[in-house]
Amino acid sequence: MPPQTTLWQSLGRLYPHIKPILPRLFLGFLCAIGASIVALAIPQVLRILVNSYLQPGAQSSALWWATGIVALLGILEAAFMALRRQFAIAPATTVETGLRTSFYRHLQDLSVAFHDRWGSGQLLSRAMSDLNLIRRWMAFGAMMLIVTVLTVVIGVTIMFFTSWQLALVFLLAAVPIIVYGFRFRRFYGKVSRQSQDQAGDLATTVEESVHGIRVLKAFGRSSEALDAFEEQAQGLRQTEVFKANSLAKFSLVVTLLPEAALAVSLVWGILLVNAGDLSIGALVAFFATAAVVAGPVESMGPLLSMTLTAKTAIDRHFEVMDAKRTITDPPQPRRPQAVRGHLAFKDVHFAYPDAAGDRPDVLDGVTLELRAGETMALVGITGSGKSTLLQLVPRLYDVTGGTIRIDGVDLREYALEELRSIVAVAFEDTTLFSSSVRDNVLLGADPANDAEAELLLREALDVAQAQFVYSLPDGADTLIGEEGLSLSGGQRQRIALARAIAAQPSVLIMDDPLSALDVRTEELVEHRLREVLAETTTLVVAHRPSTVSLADRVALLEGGRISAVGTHAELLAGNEHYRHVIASLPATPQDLDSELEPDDEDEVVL
Ligand SMILES: Nc1ncnc2c1ncn2[C@@H]1O[C@H](COP(=O)(O)OP(=O)(O)OP(=O)(O)O)[C@@H](O)[C@H]1O
Repeated sequence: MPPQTTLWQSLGRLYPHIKPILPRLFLGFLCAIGASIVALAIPQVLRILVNSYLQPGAQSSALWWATGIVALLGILEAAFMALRRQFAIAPATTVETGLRTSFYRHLQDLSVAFHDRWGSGQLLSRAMSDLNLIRRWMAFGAMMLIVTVLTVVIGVTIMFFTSWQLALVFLLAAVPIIVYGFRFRRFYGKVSRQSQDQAGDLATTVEESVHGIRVLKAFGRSSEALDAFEEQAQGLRQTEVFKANSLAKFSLVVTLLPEAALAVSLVWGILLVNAGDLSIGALVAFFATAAVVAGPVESMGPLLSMTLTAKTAIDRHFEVMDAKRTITDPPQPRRPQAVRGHLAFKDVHFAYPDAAGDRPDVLDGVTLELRAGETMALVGITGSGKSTLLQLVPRLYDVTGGTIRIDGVDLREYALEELRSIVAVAFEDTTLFSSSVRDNVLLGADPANDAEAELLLREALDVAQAQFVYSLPDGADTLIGEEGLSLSGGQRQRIALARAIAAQPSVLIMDDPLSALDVRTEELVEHRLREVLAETTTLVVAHRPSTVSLADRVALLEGGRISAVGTHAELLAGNEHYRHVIASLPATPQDLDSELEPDDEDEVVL
């Protein structure tokens, strides 16, 4: 349940961001108020015109003067309005871009545990549509709401001075509007929150189904997905219709009551003129002013709703911005001179933040030591916590107990950037970015110049047996689609592996990164890896015997602990559970490539 805030508290949170552009917004506001004052001045010119020109013996030149002044005032009003846009729009977009950038930066800084909890669509809608709403409110809504209120106040004051009796009728009509306005504000805020949250959920659904389009199609579940989407979309539609109806009702009251007041004051005004208590010019000016005030009064409903929607957008934005970074740099990071890569887990405990309190820790006292340069395979039944253990090394999650050290230094004592340059990771589930192969491979590398970058790229692709890259239309510069969808599973894995190698880590963590390769390619990769990364400590989750046999030693994860460590042969001979795990591993690889990738790698389809 998000924290409840008042309108002023929410708007106040935006103040530090608006502060730098306040002078320009103020100039915009002055222009807007100038336009309103000019609009309100036109009826006064009309009053003078009616009272002086429409009198017997009046000079015709007065007509031309008055017409000229009205035309000039009209031009001035238009100029003020154009200037208002000029002053407000550019700075508001600057604030929007600033907010969006800091939002994105914060998302990068937040831990994986945060991202586990939040739907991507909710974050997407906050980053895009909510900030868009805030910008429109800053550049237009906020300013126009103040100008509207001021225009109404000034207009009604002028109407008071023109005829206090007629103005009183208007004020009486305002009382129910104000009462209704307060009720509307509370109610509309809730509906607006509901619709923005529903829009976020809908975005998550679209994102997930686009992402999982192959699964949906393969299982013939597209129409079910469509039905579920339609239901969600209908839910949003109903909320939007409900929202629009309540705004329409509010606008009806806000428009109707002043119109009724106008009708009453028209009759009364004529009676006053007949009685000689009011001049005809004053009556004309009164109604012309009322016509000018009518516009702002009518726009109050939409402006108020815009403000309430912006409040919701601000709340939603700061809900994410207020999420604390749980994995942070230490106050005084350790800067090791040379990293050897000795990796030690000592009594490591870990439980996911959303795990039930009575559930035992996923990792319940893991103790394991990897000598510098050693390759260790991690084996365990499915769900035993192998991936979880791996994710603790680059601090994607922090241990909940115990320590992990590299070269005797607790991971939490390294600066995060330093740690992640020491440790590189290749996951089974490979994410590639919409960019060139080169950029994807060199993502974690830090080459001194172009020549070194080229060398790193070549070597990494070579070790990962990803020479197919050179047969792509633009070689390493070929743009690969979102998540590399246009490549086969095995090709994506090899690029992801090349990325981990190009980072030249001291500690390489691999979560079954070769699962989609055939045995021959896996052997080639392992062989080359041993050559190139002889100095690198490697911890690899193994899901098949071929990977296990290539490791120096194997660690068995059982019941949240390392129950045995030894060579493959030792464990096979002396450990019952190990034999059981190995027997349950597939003897033959998944070999995605043999199905998806042509033998002749020149035939890659992009
Ligand atoms: N993000 C998460 N939030 C909560 N629980 C999780 C999360 N990821 C994994 N788990 C749970 O932690 C346990 C260990 O999962 P993990 O993925 O580490 O196992 P694994 O040994 O790598 O499995 P596999 O061999 O199938 O890949 C499982 O019970 C799983 O349900």
